[in-house]
Formats: sequence, C-alpha cells, structure tokens
Amino acid sequence: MLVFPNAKLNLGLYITERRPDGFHNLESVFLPLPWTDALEILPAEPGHATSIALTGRPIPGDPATNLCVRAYELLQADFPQLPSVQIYLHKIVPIGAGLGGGSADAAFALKATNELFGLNISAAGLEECARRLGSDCAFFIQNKPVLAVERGDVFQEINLNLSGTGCVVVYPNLHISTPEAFAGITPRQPAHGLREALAQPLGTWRNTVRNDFELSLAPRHPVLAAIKQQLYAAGAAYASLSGSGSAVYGLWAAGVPAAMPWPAEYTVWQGVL
Ligand SMILES: C[C@@](CO)(OP(=O)(O)O)[C@H](O)COP(=O)(O)OP(=O)(O)OC[C@H]1O[C@@H](n2ccc(N)nc2=O)[C@H](O)[C@@H]1O
Ligand SMILES: Nc1ncnc2c1ncn2[C@@H]1O[C@H](COP(=O)(O)OP(=O)(O)O)[C@@H](O)[C@H]1O
Repeated sequence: MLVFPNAKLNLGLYITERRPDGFHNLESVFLPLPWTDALEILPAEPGHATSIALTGRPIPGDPATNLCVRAYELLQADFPQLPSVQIYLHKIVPIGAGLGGGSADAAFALKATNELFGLNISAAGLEECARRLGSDCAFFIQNKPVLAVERGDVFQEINLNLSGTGCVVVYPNLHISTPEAFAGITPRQPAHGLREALAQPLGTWRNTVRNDFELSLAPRHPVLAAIKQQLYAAGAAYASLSGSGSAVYGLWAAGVPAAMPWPAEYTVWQGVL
C-alpha cells in the first residue's frame, strides 16, 4: 500500500506551562501542508524479517529505529498475527524543521497497516497508538486543522478556511532539535487567545499570532528572523516559524507570490493551501 505522509504548519504556538512529566502544555493550531514523503508497506517475502529501505533526504539515526518501523512494531505487539513487512520510505520533507515529517510518516504507517491488514482500529484507537510515538503524531491520524492543546496531542475543533491562500515554506538547511528548542523556553500565557486571533482576517495575525520558539531561538539562529523579514518584504500577509523550527513560512491571501531568490542550500516549498 502506497501513501503520501504530508507535513504540517503551526499557526501560533504558545508554550504555557511545564508539566510534571517533563513535557510542556501548549496551544497551537496544526494545519496540514501538502508537502509529502512517499511511503509503501508490503508484506515481506516469506522468511524475511521486517526491513526498511530509505531513499531521498538522509534521515539521522539507525533505520531500525525509524518511526515507520516503530509504528509497525507497535501494532505488531497488539496484533501478533501481523506478518513481517518491507517498508519503503522516500524522504522529501525536511527533518528537524518543525514540519512534523517524522510524526507524519509514523501516523501514515499506522493508518496504512490498519487498512492493508484489515485491523479495523478506530480513529481514536490509532490516535492512542500515535501518542506513544510522538506528541504531534496523533494529529496526522485525522489530518485536518485543529486547535491542539496539552502536550499537542489533544484536539479541539476549529473553523478555519484558508483554501486559496498562497504559502511559501523556507527551510534554511538547519536542523533544530525539538528537546533543545524546549530547553530555551520560559512558559507563559499568551497575550491574545489563539482561537479569537485566528478568527480575525489574515492581515491582522502579524500583530496577534506568535510562535514562542521564535524569541528563544533568535539569538542562536539569526537566519530565522532574516527569512521572516524577507517573506514580509515580498508581501506576505503573515509569516512565522513553524513548530520548533527551523522552517519559516509566509502566507499570501491571494495565491502564491512570484519566485523569490533564496540561497542554493535552502529547500523551498511553494503552493496553495
Ligand atoms: C512542539 C511541536 C509543535 O508542533 O514541535 P515540532 O516537532 O513541530 O517542531 C511538537 O508538538 C512536538 O512534537 P514531537 O516532535 O512529536 O515531540 P516529542 O517527540 O513527543 O518530544 C520531543 C521532546 O520535546 C519536548 N516536548 C515535546 C512536546 C511537548 N508538548 N512538550 C515538550 O517538552 C520534550 O523534551 C520531548 O522529549
Ligand atoms: N521517518 C522519519 N522521518 C524523519 N525523521 C525521523 C524519521 N524517523 C525517525 N526520525 C527522527 O526524528 C527526528 C525528528 O524528525 P522530524 O519529525 O522531521 O522533526 P520536526 O517535527 O522537528 O520537523 C529526526 O532527527 C530523526 O532522527
């Protein structure tokens, strides 16, 4: 079975509290972004163990601990009848970018396994498995815009229509680790409620919708503010860091802007939401 795990963007991101379990409570709108990897799961040849073949962007770490393999093994623990599989992952979405690419691969591996082998796990059951693989993994099960709270794994409905909005996502070839980004954060309550701020026109978000990671990452990574400034200079109505970075995106109300000059080592996605 072939699936295309997509990335996500964060619209606003407030880290409100440190939790007793070491994680943080947050508030953020997660939005599916149609920038995808390609993932295939097939039953393995008889006598072969589960394996993964990786192409495209190199993924740090041992392939045996790739989130796709971990997702499959998690289901195998509950469904021992599941056979060994051959997993192919062609990686396109940048890594350590705040785009949730690894979590998307894991969530799509859960969904594909469920369908391929007719396991009949409900969406809630798949979300429960996904939470064990990563905080933002559960979002990719239903894969629709939501207001995420608590660890980023509890979702509230949100009415948000951005269809037709132009989007440019710029990855400056800089891997930012999520735990390190959290280490620089002092939790605080947001000045503006996110749901209320996002209900206002796109042009107002610049003054009301923030990503708390921007402030703490700015001194170490001046490139992030420079990209944001370039997106605003090119006419973006709103620009922000996504997640814990390092990807920075801009939004245009009236479709995609003219191509912008970026350094050759950057990866840029441009399209309509
Ligand atoms: C904070 C977000 C916002 O979108 O960052 P990005 O990964 O997108 O950049 C995500 O929710 C991240 O989700 P995910 O990347 O799955 O995080 P996890 O693997 O669960 O956690 C990695 C590490 O980040 C920290 N962490 C993560 C989530 C959270 N709510 N509080 C935390 O403190 C913890 O130190 C944890 O060990
Ligand atoms: N399939 C995968 N794709 C990307 N990263 C993966 C994958 N499997 C495991 N990882 C590990 O997860 C880490 C975080 O990846 P990613 O989800 O892209 O981060 P972020 O959400 O911050 O953009 C990487 O450093 C990588 O070692």
